[in-house]
Amino acid sequence: MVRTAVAFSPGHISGYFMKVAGESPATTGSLGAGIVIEEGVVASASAAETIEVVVGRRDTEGAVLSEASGSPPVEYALERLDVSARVETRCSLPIGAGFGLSAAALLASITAVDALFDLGMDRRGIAALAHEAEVVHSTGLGDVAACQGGGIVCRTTPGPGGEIRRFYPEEAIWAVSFGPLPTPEVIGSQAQIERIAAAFPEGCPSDLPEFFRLSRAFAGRSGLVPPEVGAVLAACDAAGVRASMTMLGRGAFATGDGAEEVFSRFAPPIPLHIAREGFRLLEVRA
Ligand SMILES: Nc1ncnc2c1ncn2[C@@H]1O[C@H](COP(=O)(O)OP(=O)(O)O)[C@@H](O)[C@H]1O
Ligand SMILES: CC(C)(COP(=O)(O)O)[C@@H](O)C(=O)O
Repeated sequence: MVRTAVAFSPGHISGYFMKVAGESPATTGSLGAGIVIEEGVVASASAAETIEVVVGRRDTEGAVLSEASGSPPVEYALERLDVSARVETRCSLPIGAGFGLSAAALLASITAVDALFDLGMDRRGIAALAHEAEVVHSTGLGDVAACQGGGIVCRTTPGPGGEIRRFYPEEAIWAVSFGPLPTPEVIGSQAQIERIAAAFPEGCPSDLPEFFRLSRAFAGRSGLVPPEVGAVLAACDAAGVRASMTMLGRGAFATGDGAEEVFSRFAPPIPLHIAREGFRLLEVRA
């Protein structure tokens, strides 16, 4: 049997964010608030002749939905570590749809490779490299910082070493997705970044209703809501359901009575759970 290290990282839905451009990837990132979700990425790493990344999506019963080869940010991280490994990532949520799966794939992959080759990295080092890969590939700004722990997260300074407040509600979260919204196109556009900054709310939410209120106000002002998501949010508003847009994906998330029913009028509702913990090693099989 091939020695294999397996690691997990939760995903992250941003409710609102604002880009902070620094001089290097380490000082570049975002401020904002979001939900760390238990539905993330499992990465399995084993030694190989060359770097190879296989990206799999399975449904909650384990049936294969898609399998593709290659992940530029994960390959970047493996090259930076100068390791030759085959990494298989597995998730159930749609990729590129605002569930922070690029960050989750990076954190899980680097954690697995660190254990596989006994690189002796600490959590800070793993997060720093994952964040660097996100910024270099424009796949995320604040998701790595968030996925170091669980809960509802408010990030008040940028980067994985930034200040983060967390609280841990028990409520169920629902999501609907209509597909991806390319993160690089949004965070690479100066006009979009300025409009997003103008929509950014001050302060941190102290409870779940306030998090939804701030996220919904941000979504409305951000200019980012596509028509199909706008229709879902309007139906939620009419039904008194707390909801907002998954940043950055063509989808919405919601909580409370009526959330599942309103979402089901548009697309199959996806049940999500607020994570209690951040990324971690699961096992090393000899
Ligand atoms: N599960 C995964 N495994 C490996 N790479 C991934 C995974 N999810 C996303 N990525 C990488 O990140 C890119 C998408 O980034 P982004 O649009 O930020 O996605 P997300 O919104 O899911 O974080 C993909 O093209 C792929 O290179
Ligand atoms: C919103 C986003 C810039 C991208 O998130 P995703 O599309 O999930 O990678 C996130 O990283 C953030 O800084 O809050």
